[in-house]
Amino acid sequence: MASSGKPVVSFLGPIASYSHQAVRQVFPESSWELRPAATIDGTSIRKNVFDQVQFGEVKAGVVPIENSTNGSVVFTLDNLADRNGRYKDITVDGEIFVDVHHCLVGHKNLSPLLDIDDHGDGSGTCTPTLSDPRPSKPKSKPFTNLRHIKRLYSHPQAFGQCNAFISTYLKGVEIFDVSSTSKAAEIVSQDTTGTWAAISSELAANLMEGLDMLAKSIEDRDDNTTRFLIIGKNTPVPKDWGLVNQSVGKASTRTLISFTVPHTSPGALAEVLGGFKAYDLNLTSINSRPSLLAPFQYIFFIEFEGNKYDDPDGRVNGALNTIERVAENWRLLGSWERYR
Ligand SMILES: O=C(O)C(=O)C[C@]1(C(=O)O)C=C[C@@H](O)C=C1
Repeated sequence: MASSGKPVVSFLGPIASYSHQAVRQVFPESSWELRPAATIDGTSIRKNVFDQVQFGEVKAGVVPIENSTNGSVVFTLDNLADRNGRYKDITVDGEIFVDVHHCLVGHKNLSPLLDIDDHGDGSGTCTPTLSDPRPSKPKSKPFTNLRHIKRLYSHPQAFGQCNAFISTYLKGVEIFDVSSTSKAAEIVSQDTTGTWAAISSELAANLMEGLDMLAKSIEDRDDNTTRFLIIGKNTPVPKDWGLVNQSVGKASTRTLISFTVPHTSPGALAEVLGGFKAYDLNLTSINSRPSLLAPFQYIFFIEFEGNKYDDPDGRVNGALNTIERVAENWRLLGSWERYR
């Protein structure tokens, strides 16, 4: 509880990160305090959203889980995997979707020697790399010449969502991973060389003093979307008011579990999956992270349609009983309503 008396929800800061935008979509500031945290990973004790929720400093937290272009957010999966039992009380209580449109921000090139029409490499073609042998063409062009840019700051997820733009217009620029896109904008706003740029939201770009907009909509795909999880301790969360007010999407439900299977028992993983088929439950995602107990052993995550606590025909509990029988360890991370 904050001094304001309102419950606190924390998110990856500084303000104007996409996580902040996710929080604002669902948690009204009239009844919640929205508090930025430094990281979502385990490197910064008590400044991380998971720690703050587990140790009761905040009532809820919002963390990115996956992006439609670049896939899973491994920091969040690693915290949900909870290898050391640090986050034993944390549950997933809801989800939020945010349309992600990135900007390139920095300082305009003031050198008169450079041709204003020459955007970056001048050819408008992207360089094939090992990780992206057939890069797609970028959707947008920079507003100005980018030849002066020497450093590019952002969150690693954002780099992975802007491959075509980076490989076309920012070839050879040194990449710096930082804790969030808004942190990147903050760092670049303090640059005195004029040669640094950041990938961030438009909100962050407008909020930080002295930044020029160098390009907009630089993400590879128009439908670039990040899904966030609301974490708590079975915390009742506000509904996704934006969507509910527009009467979009009837509520459906999701459940997320994590589990390990005995490594030496052939067919154990198939048997867990078979439980979902037997009870006619639709799986919506499967992920894994190394268990770190032995090389190439994994903690699995399965998300599926259905709610453990609202299960009139017993299908969800039937499948969970199969897991109870077959898995070595398992954990119900949460069941929640979704509006989409
Ligand atoms: O850096 C931010 O602004 C965040 O909120 C983190 C994050 C992520 O980890 O996926 C969220 C949305 C975007 O996909 C890029 C970065």
